[in-house]
Amino acid sequence: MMIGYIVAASTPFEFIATLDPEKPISLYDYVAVDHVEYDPSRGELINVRLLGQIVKLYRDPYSAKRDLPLYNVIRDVSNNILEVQIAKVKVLGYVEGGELRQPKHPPRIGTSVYLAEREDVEELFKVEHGLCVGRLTSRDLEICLDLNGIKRHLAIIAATGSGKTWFSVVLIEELLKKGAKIVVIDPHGEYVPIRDSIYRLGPYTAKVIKVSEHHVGDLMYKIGVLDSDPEAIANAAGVPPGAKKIRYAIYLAWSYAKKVRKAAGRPVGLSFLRKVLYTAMRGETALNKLFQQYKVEGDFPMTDLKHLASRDRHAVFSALTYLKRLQRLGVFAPRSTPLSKMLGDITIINLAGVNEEVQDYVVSHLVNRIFQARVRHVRSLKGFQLPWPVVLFVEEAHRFAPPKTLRKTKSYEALSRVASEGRKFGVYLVIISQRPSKVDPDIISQCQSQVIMRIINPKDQEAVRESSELLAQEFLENLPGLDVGEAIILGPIVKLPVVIRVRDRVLEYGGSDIYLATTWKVDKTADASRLWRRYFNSAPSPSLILSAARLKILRKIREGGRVGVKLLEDNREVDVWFENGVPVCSACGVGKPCHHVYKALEEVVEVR
Ligand SMILES: Nc1ncnc2c1ncn2[C@@H]1O[C@H](COP(=O)(O)OP(=O)(O)OP(=O)(O)O)[C@@H](O)[C@H]1O
Repeated sequence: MMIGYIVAASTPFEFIATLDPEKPISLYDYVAVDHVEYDPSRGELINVRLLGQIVKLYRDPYSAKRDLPLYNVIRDVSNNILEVQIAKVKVLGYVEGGELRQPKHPPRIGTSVYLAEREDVEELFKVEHGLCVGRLTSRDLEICLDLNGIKRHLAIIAATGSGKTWFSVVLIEELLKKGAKIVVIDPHGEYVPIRDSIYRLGPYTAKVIKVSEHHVGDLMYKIGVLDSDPEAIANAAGVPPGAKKIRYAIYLAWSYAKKVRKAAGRPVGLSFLRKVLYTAMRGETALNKLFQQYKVEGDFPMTDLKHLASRDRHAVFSALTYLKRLQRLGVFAPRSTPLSKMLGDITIINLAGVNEEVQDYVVSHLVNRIFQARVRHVRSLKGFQLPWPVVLFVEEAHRFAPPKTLRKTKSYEALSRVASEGRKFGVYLVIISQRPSKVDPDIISQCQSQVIMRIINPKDQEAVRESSELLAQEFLENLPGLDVGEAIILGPIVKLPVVIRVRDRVLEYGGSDIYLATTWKVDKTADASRLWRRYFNSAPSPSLILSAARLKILRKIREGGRVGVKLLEDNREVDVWFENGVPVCSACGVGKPCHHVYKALEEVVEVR
């Protein structure tokens, strides 16, 4: 379809076109122009079809355009004499021999501009092993990302509530379908519901590893006390950086424990460290007795511990208290949890419930172990090897990899090593953050592919601009105008910068917005009970209401004229339909007063 003409500023990279104001043309849509290009290999001029993308689109009053070249052409296009539609078009290139080539000559002024054919656009984005994450915003065409682009790391950046987690979950689905092994660093436990909905995607294994005993998880993440260092233990316990004597006490107890392990050959945990400090508090005789029990070589650290306990009992006592608190968390143990036990097709590290120091420590410990296990595999070294590459999703990356100048974290070291060397060893990063300006610029710039969603904060826009050479100024200007769920994708993961609407997901996650209208309508019980009575002529029993509370509502469903509710009970879905005054439960049958029906009634009660 012909939509206009090139009218100004034509270069091999971009041009200005006037488009028919009657035609509903979308920003980011693709256009084509006929063009003559010199082919040096053939030594002749060839006719090609040049493709471009509309990166800026606006309307002006016709009268304001008298100074534009080709005023008459504009008049031709603008049947509606009152206004003109002007587009800035970025030249993408022409396809020759299956490859996209850049023109060396500007297309001619006055050339007709067409809306690109569907096949031309499809050709632009054709990939093998595609990760199909959404459709173009400008037309109904599925867009698949190049799986191999993941090798050069990816950053997902967006203001809060713009759809980062949604996109990440869609990407996880696509990667799982390709057989990827995924580890998600999840500071708030947002990804935990993936485990219970994974069956919808296929026979994949999902494991949740928790760090706090009070949170959801299949297994606790444990760090061997002697696999870490005393400074890290003190940090994790919350000892203030300036509390030198308390830190020294922990250091001495840890050093002694290390010697004991060497001498006795058995693992020791925090209890042992506490035992050493407690004995030191009881006095020299008790300490001597302990030392005799475990015969270790050399005077260090016994003599130092004796001195400290006699001079600074208070420091030793405080160290004991800190270690007791740390022990309650349950993260430090005699032995680290083996990687082999933790990893499934997707492993979610649920960091909810512990302070930032512990989170930082766990992340650095885990990332280092994954990286080392891959190095061992690639180089055939001794020790635990990971036989397959891993994609590491890091949510809230600004917590773990802030700029070095701002704050030092342990996980920064681990992540920056993966960013620079991960590609060689098959550990690929997906960095997710709503504050790109608070993520170390070196790490962000190592993420050669980027998914950028709505960003409003100018500082963050600037950080995105600095880290992404590929992001054209026009795209940058349009960032605040993106809708929730829309994303600009650039880098090796996609042949050309593209703007998509992210597709629906199958897996659940826990960060969905809270719908205040429903959430504040806290007491649905009364309304649901009223409806229940109408169906069954009696009140619902408390045990039935409790059983219903365990069920999860997936969504309302409609079919023909009837309404229903899809529920999740453990791992199975149950549908409840309401028709002809009778509830029908797919699990319990027609007209049965079951807890599924009660839960469904709670959902269908109208908000008043
Ligand atoms: N592709 C999409 N299609 C439909 N709705 C979407 C899409 N992406 C996001 N949303 C809506 O936006 C809400 C917020 O999305 P999401 O939880 O992914 O945001 P976020 O950027 O991760 O926010 P936060 O930083 O607070 O975690 C979702 O609950 C959903 O309602």
